[in-house]
Amino acid sequence: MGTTTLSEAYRDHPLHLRHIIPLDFGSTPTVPESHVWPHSDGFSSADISGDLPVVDMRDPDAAELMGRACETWGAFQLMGHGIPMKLIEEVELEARRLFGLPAEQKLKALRSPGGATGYGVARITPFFTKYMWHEGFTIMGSPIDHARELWPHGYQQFCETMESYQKQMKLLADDVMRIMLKSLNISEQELSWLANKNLNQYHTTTAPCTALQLNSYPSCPDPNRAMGLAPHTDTFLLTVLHQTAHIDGLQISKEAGPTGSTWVPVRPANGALVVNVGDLFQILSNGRFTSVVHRVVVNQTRRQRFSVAYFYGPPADFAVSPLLSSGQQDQVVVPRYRSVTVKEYVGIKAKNLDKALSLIKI
Ligand SMILES: C=C1C[C@]23C[C@H]1CC[C@H]2[C@@]12CCC[C@@](C)(C(=O)O1)[C@H]2[C@@H]3C(=O)O
Ligand SMILES: O=C(O)CCC(=O)C(=O)O
Ligand SMILES: [Fe+2]
Repeated sequence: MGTTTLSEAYRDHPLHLRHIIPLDFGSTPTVPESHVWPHSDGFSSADISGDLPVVDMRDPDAAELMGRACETWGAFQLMGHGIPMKLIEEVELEARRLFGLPAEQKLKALRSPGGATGYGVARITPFFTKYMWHEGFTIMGSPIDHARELWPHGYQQFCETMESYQKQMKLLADDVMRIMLKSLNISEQELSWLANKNLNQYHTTTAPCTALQLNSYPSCPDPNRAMGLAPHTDTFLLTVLHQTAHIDGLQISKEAGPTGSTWVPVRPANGALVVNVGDLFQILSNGRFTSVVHRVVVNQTRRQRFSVAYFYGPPADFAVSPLLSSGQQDQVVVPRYRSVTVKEYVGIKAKNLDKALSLIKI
């Protein structure tokens, strides 16, 4: 059994600096050609065709509701999650403080070409010809090294806040995961790293892959021509997302019959966190849950938007394969995906982006 960490999984897929360094948005009065997206992308006008389901974790029917939402939307708004509002606000405040630093200060914490953590543009950037109106900061575990580069003296508050948020997110993601498995009638025993909840947290071999991503979408002089975050699916099992109150931007793609798909806005709902199904859950559920395609359009308010995404997946060496529900045990169920380790899938995704899932289809 290996001892791969998520950072190591990304180390094998280095990026060019031009695909890491963000624009200095603060000193850019117009949208440069490099950041102008073709208008056919139609990002400023979203169709509204129903709202993303809201699920309260305390609801006795939570499993059924989550299951249905994950099948039809690949996402839902989560209420009753128990994360203190104060902690969420503190995280957003720290993100605001970070992205508010002068560009040259932020560059001190730049992600290295083979690195996974620190300041930089989204990892999906090389797959698009235009750049996004976005800057990010990726954290895996303790952010202390990069935080020190940003604030040689005042890094402590940032670190404490991010560590405490990650701890709470891990417990939450763990619980949501169990409820989602329950809705599929899959026994938790199938997933070894979930089984021994308290034993494994200090062993990297069995520790889940997690990451915290702070996103900033700076105020844009011409919101109709820029793209916040290009369409993508999240790689891991599930993502728990907080977005700045009152500022729209996130949209999810929804099948709309034979006419194709439509973009549905996911408005920030008071106290709710958005849960997205990721690629690995699509595999695990043998395609019953859909890894949701989503994007962020630049809002028209010209106010800077922030979001905080927590990515949760199995340990890097864990082999993910379609699981049978207890009711299917004596049926013939054809697996639609071959088995892949998390590390292997991260590599396939890094090279192929949206083609990754179809490449492991049987
Ligand atoms: C743990 C993760 C999850 C990552 C990669 C790595 C660190 C940063 C995450 C994001 C955040 C922004 C969108 C995304 C698509 C991206 O470009 O970087 C995400 C990606 C993924 O879900 O694949
Ligand atoms: O900013 C958002 O609302 C979405 C961010 C996102 O999709 C991501 O970090 O993967
Ligand atoms: Fe995402």
